[in-house]
Amino acid sequence: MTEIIDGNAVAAEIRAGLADGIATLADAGVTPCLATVLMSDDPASQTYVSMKHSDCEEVGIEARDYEIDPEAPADDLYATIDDLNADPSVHGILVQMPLPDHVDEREVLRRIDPAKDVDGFHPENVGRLVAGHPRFKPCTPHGIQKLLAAADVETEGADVVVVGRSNIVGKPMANLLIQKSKLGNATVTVCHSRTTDLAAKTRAADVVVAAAGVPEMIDGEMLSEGCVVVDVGINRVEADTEKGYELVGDVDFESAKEKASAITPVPGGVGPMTRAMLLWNTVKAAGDAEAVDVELP
Ligand SMILES: Nc1nc2c(c(=O)[nH]1)N[C@@H](CN(C=O)c1ccc(C(=O)N[C@@H](CCC(=O)O)C(=O)O)cc1)CN2
Repeated sequence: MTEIIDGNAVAAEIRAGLADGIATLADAGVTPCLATVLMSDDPASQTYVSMKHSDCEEVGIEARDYEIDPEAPADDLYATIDDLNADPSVHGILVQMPLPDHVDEREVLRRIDPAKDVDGFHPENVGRLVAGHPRFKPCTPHGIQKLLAAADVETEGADVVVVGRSNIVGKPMANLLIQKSKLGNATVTVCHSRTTDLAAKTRAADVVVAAAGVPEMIDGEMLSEGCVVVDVGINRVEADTEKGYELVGDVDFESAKEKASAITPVPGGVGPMTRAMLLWNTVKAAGDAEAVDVELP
């Protein structure tokens, strides 16, 4: 029987587990505060930001919403980041990706105060992660580690294939999985668009993390019997539904389910965990900034 790993349930546990830390902060007179900055009219990005605000409200994190016209000069975004960096009541800053083409993403990430960089994308935080002493783990790969742990998937000694080399998922995922830690100690292969014979690599894996951004590119034929499949893709494909689209992952769920011992669905798998770990990082950022020792789940 294939286990369907329920990301909504694990994310709800993480949110509940943050209550103690948030109460400790409240005792010290601190309300954790996350500022989100959206410079896009992409409906998916708008949905994600609005879900992040609802999550914050649920757990008692203050969320501030900054929206910048996608046609505005990049300087408008930089000025907003500078203001948020300087505001001591803001503990976490999240600039929703992707950004418009005329904005230099690297400059944006460099500009965010690394102590408020709850995405973990600032070069200083990337360096700390690679060196094995992360401050903020990027939300999606951190969420995947928590999902695997919740499903009792042992990464120690496992052969993991990560398909995709993005800065948001693929690279930090590989780095976290090779670390000497309870949720690491794996042997990792990172595959990408220039990988030869991808199917041979995925078939040799105990765990496949699909994060290529290509709808249903991994199917059952590419997997070995009993492997674990983590589907990071959240692709909107046109469909005859009320919304005009449906969400599909990077994995062909039906055929993959026939082979896998455990698999994450889309929606309801990795996505909710990305949001839960953003809350986690925000509570950590508030604790660090206010010198309050918070317990994290
Ligand atoms: N600054 C950042 N930008 C982006 C990140 C990120 O971690 N930081 N990751 C992705 C998108 N992302 C977060 O922003 C994200 C994607 C999906 C979900 C989610 O909850 N998905 C739901 C379905 C939602 C829907 O109905 O469309 C699910 O999978 O169940 C949360 C966050 C790119 N940008």
